[in-house]
Amino acid sequence: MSSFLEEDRIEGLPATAFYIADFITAEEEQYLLGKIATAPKPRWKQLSKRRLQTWPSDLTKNTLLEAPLPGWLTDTIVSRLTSLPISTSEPAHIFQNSPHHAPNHVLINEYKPGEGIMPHKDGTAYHPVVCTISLGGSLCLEIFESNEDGTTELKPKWRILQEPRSLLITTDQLYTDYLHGIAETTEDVDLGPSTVSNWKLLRSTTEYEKGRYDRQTRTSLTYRDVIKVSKLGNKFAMFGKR
Ligand SMILES: O=C(O)CCC(=O)C(=O)O
Ligand SMILES: [Fe+2]
Repeated sequence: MSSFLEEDRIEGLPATAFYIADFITAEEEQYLLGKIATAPKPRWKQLSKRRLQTWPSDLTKNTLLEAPLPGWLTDTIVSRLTSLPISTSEPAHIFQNSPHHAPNHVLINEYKPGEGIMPHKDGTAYHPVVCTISLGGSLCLEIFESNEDGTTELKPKWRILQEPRSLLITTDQLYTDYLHGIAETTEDVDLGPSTVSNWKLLRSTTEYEKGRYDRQTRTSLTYRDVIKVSKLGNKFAMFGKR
């Protein structure tokens, strides 16, 4: 891993994205997949094109009910995230200016071949820093521009290929002004140095020599800092009951 995030910045994209191919080890990947697989069944929310787990819980009115993240999601990973300086001129880490100086929320999304997520923005509940760790399989995250009338361009402007065990960090205008999504396809095609923004930063391109690959099940861990956190004592105020 590089000593500074800046060395892993994805060029040619709006500000700002970083891609670290080998953020976790194969052992850590297997450990995390095992923990996700053995989570109690009601933890999963099944949507039509993916399923997800939310840790420590869903947000209510953009607010997180204060609770710690489980150790298996934070151990080594959060300290690794917060010990990476951005650059020599900016020695701060990526969560230094976030309200809690570390992620307090993790979304786990699982995509089988053919599944995906519609282009969207992540909204105002989170500090605009998103750290996504990929497990199991590769896929492309697509970045879309919005038109002046607020509609989204139909074709993605850029693609980021996320390999298993990689970390993708998106922030700044990429968070606030652009949309991201994952195509509902069983294969990603037309892959190469001119069509994949992070091609130079990939661990290996040999798998994509034919310019395509078949999707496998891919699980992502999305670490973010929820801005508003309420203590248990404020629960009634939060739910507007009394
Ligand atoms: O799975 C991913 O990499 C993207 C997930 C995502 O965009 C979201 O849950 O908001
Ligand atoms: Fe998102």
